[in-house]
This record gives sequence, C-alpha cells and structure tokens, in this order.
Amino acid sequence: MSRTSAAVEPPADAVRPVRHPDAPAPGELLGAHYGECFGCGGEQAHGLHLQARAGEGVTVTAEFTVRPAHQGAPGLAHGGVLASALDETLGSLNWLLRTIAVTGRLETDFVRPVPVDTVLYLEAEVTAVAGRKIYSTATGRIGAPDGPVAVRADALFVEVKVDHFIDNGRPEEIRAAMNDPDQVRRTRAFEVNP
Ligand SMILES: CCCCCCCCCCCC(=O)SCCNC(=O)CCNC(=O)[C@H](O)C(C)(C)COP(=O)(O)OP(=O)(O)OC[C@H]1O[C@@H](n2cnc3c(N)ncnc32)[C@H](O)[C@@H]1OP(=O)(O)O
Repeated sequence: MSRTSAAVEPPADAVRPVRHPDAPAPGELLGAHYGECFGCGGEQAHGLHLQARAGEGVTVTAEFTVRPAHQGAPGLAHGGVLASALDETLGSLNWLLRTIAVTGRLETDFVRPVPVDTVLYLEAEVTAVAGRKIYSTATGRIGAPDGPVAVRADALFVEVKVDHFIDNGRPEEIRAAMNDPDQVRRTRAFEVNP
C-alpha cells in the first residue's frame, strides 16, 4: 500500500511537464550524466551502472541487475540500493526537460523482496511541474516489464543553477566534469538551457 505524503503531491497551480524539443527520441539511451556517478557512471566501479532510455512524453525506462554486492539481508537487495536505483531513474527524467535538478524528497514503498540476480525493470514519469519543483513517480518490477511491482517511489526534484555544484562540490571533480571530452555529458552537467 502506498502512503504518499502531501510533500510529493503537486499543488493546485502545477502544470503538465513539457518534453524539450531536443530531448532524446523515444527508445534512445540517455547515457551517463557524469562518469563517476554512483547510479549511472560507467567509470564508477562500485556503481549501479543503470542505463536509462527515453520513452514517450516525459518518461524513461531503465534496467538494473541486483548483484551480490547489493545485498542487505542474505540473498536480497538492500533497500538503500533499491532507493538509489529509483532516485537515479527519476533523476534522469530531468534531461528530457533539459532542467538541472536535484532530489529534494524521495518517498519509497518496498512492496516485495528483490533477490540477487533479479533484473529490476524501472519506469518513471514526470507528472507535474510547479515553478522550480518537479514531481515524478517510478515503479520497479521484478523479472519483466510487466512483472510484479517490487518497489515504487514518488519524488520531488528541485531545479538548481549550475552554481549548486560549483559552490558545493569539490573543485577537482567540478574541473574534471567541466573538461569532460564527452560533449553530451558536459552539456547535461553544465550547459543546459531550459
Ligand atoms: C557535476 C555534475 C552535475 C550533474 C548534474 C545532474 C544532477 C543529477 C543529480 C542526481 C540526483 C541526486 O543524487 S541529487 C543529490 C541528493 N540531493 C541533494 O543533495 C539536494 C540537497 N538539498 C539542497 O541542496 C536544497 O535543499 C535544495 C536545492 C533541494 C532546495 O534548496 P533551495 O534551492 O534553497 O530551495 P528552497 O527554497 O528550499 O526550496 C524550493 C521549493 O522546493 C520545496 N522543497 C525543497 N526541499 C523539499 C523537501 N525535501 N520536501 C518538500 N519540499 C521541498 C520548498 O518548500 C520550496 O517550495 P516553494 O516554497 O517554492 O513552494
């Protein structure tokens, strides 16, 4: 059962999200926004290596394989790892809006245990936007895109300027990300225009 709080309910003046005209086409892989990202980075040895794919409208899908390193209870995925997979999937939606945003609130329901070696099929959608606040929802299903729901989440992302990272991050990583030879990743991190 979901017990979503008012904090992740869009207010009355919220509007429908608008897919950016230059958003990746439905079916296209989004790629990582940062090579060292725990959720999606290919250079992050300890990461989830989650790959999100654009869907129709402001939706994405992603697959995440639960590895032995992701255990909490013996043979079962750790709840925090599952929340991370949901967070990353939800965060990747903002690229379809061409908005830089960070997770303000993430409410997660853990519905079924998720065994090691399971492929979790994630889908996420932006439901509404109110000023800087972006409301979104996600589900993770076991074994197949129409498998049983194991986890779900509602989230509030808050739009930020690139200064958020420059002011709060470590200079060496910021410098490296700004000089990333991967132009798409650099654009996602630092040159996004609404
Ligand atoms: C280098 C690579 C780059 C990479 C670029 C790509 C980034 C990908 C990120 C991946 C996802 C992550 O891991 S993100 C990492 C985890 N998250 C974070 O570190 C965020 C930490 N929190 C913050 O920095 C801050 O609290 C913010 C930015 C979220 C909000 O601060 P702020 O900018 O001062 O704004 P503030 O006025 O407080 O809030 C704006 C509106 O949102 C609402 N609001 C804010 N937080 C909440 C909340 N938790 N629950 C309910 N509502 C909230 C406020 O009530 C307000 O509503 P109203 O009054 O307007 O109605």
